[in-house]
Amino acid sequence: MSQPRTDLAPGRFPADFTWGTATAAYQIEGAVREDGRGVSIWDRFSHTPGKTHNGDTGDVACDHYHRWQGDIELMRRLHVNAYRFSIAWPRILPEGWGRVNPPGLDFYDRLVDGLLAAGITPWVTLYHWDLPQALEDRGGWPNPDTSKAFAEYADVVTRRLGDRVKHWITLNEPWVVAFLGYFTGEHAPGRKEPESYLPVVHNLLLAHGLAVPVIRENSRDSQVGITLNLTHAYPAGDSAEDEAAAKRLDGFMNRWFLDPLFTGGYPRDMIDVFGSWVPSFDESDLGVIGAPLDFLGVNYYSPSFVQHSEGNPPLHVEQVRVDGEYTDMGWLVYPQGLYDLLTRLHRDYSPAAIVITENGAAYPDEPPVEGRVHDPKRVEYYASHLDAAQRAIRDGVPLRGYFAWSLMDNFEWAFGYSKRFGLYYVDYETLERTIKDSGLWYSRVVAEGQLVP
Ligand SMILES: OC[C@@H]1[C@@H](O)[C@H](O)[C@@H](O)c2[nH]c(CCc3ccccc3)c[n+]21
Repeated sequence: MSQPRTDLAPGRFPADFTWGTATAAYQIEGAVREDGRGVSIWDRFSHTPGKTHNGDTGDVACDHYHRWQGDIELMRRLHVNAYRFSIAWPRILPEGWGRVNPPGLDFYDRLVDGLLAAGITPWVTLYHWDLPQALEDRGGWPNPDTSKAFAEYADVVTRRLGDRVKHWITLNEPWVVAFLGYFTGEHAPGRKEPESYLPVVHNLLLAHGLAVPVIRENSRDSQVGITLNLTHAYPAGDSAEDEAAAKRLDGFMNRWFLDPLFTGGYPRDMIDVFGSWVPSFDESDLGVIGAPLDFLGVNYYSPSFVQHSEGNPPLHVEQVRVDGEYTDMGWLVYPQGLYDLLTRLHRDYSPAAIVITENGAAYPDEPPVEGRVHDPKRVEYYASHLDAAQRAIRDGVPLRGYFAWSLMDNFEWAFGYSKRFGLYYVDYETLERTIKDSGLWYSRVVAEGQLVP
């Protein structure tokens, strides 16, 4: 059981803390038709008129595919000791399964060696939303065959990289993949099939569980985890009704994933709320899904304040906009939500370790002037959330690392290039990267292992 770290002075982090930045393949790589890469659902979706802001696509993005060596230099300037990135499944298996594309594996092989040579530990996300279109054409995540295809993909990648990559994240945010991809249709593949939502969640969790033993077999002594977007739910008022609404939102966003992963089954109260939507499945699936993990990856940006609603079945929950600062995404800045989330996870699920795999903020940054980008609100966002994380460590949460989202401005999914999250500013005309004040500040925090003014 993790012990309180009262030895840590305020603002100081453990000496062995993992400090990183994070990105994802489709958001930064570009080169979408290079070296045998297959089509992904995000290629198809972003090229579909009306789906993304301004019709933006990831065709070029930050051209990281050709600029990866310079981008490693950007990381070195930040003094980070880790870098979280995702592998594009369509580069490895252009049809999603079967035929392997060697140049795709070679790219990540070079990237991993470059990171290691720079003293930066690679943390690899196997799936960050870019499903091969060929698998979507065969049903996509509603089809349980996709779960098996994911395990095969994990086998190909970890056989090649498993000797040097020792930190693996199977999936990034199954809730987003399922709810935005198959319920609301805001994300690829853009399907609006409410009845597909829970089967997709189940098949994603099954894909995760099938991949864990494969990764452990091919990458000995590695740390394996999953990344969830967890939304701490607060009742907007102090009525029993609002308390119950917050519990239902917590069940929908958080416990529907945490329970099968850490406690052996889906939450009973939510099975009753979801009713006939809950898919039938073999009980043996739960044993696969519940494969022990070395860490839980947490993406935190903002909490939710909710009240009871007579409408919005079956959750009967309504989000409430509270006073406060909001980012360019319209997300409330609320660092206490990170502290409350971390302490709750430690109390209710006691994962072996927790890693913040994403935290950051979008603000409408101005282009560089004399080589500088002043982003004081982003500095304040990071400072206040790192303070919350440090308080959680002091109070005994086994928080082992933190990855700032993101290394550089990039393709922000349906928002295209209109939202900037980077520690580096990207000029999309020239693709020049310029460090922002937040990047300069973060590099000092990492170098000193503590918060700095
Ligand atoms: O929106 C910023 C980042 C994305 O760029 C990452 O790819 C993705 O992992 C990620 N997740 C979240 C929080 C969950 C969320 C995602 C998309 C839309 C709404 C909420 C924020 N972000």
